[in-house]
Amino acid sequence: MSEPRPARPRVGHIQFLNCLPIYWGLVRAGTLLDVELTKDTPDNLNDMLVRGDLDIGAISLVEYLRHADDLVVLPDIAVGSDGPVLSVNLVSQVPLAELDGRRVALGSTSRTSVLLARRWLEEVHGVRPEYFTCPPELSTMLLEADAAVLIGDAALRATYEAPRRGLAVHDLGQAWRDWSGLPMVFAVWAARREYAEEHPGLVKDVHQAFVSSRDDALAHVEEIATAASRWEVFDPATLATYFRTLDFSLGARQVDGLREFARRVGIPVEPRFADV
Ligand SMILES: C=C(O[C@@H]1C=C(C(=O)O)C=C[C@H]1O)C(=O)O
Repeated sequence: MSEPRPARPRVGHIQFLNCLPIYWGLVRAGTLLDVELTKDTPDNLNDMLVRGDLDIGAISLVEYLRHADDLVVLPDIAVGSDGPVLSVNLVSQVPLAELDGRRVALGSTSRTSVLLARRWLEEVHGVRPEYFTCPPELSTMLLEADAAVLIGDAALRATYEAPRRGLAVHDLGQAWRDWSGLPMVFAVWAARREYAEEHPGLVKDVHQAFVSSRDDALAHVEEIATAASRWEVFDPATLATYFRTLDFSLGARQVDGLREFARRVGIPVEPRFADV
């Protein structure tokens, strides 16, 4: 028998197409064997990381900001956009100026985008709708609301299908860029602070795995898009465009965008980064 081994890091992965390129890279590198991966929607992953049921994972930006004392951000990698994102939308049956006092449905898987939508409607369009949270299913949402906020695969579908149904699709990545002049960071990767202090080497390894995986995936977008189109409703060209539209970087401009979002939503946190 050998020495007792350290437990594998418990890592959260967003189970949307937006993070498929990163998953593909992890599979290809064989790195998945070194982590205990939990795939789920952002709302569930947020709660698990905050509760300490995960050590490292993707987290909605606003949930990171709310729990910044307990977390450290992994540098260089994020889920964002510098302009349109295609998969974070406000879909409306009426002109936005008419939404005052009307019902707007917020998809339950999102924390950052639903807050962005609320601020944008209030401050740019001068309307204060009545909000309610519900499962992210567009047709059901619009039975009870005049507009809906969606993220992930449901939002990507809406980008292509909703205009055919006479609905207006407002891309919230573009909305943020027009409003702030900056890229939007929807989610970051973070580690629990105590875990990063106790296991700096493991955090460094996981970070390296994600960054290499992202880089590898971006060099093979067509291949990933073709493979994914076999089981997704989107064709390879649509998926390739989507993967290239997303901004997986976290450079100086993205961090400026992150800080500006934090300021505008009233949680002006200065991000603390993991030492990797
Ligand atoms: C770009 C996206 O960003 C997402 C938006 C999130 C949020 O609004 O809380 C969380 C994680 C990301 O998946 C997307 O969902 O497509």
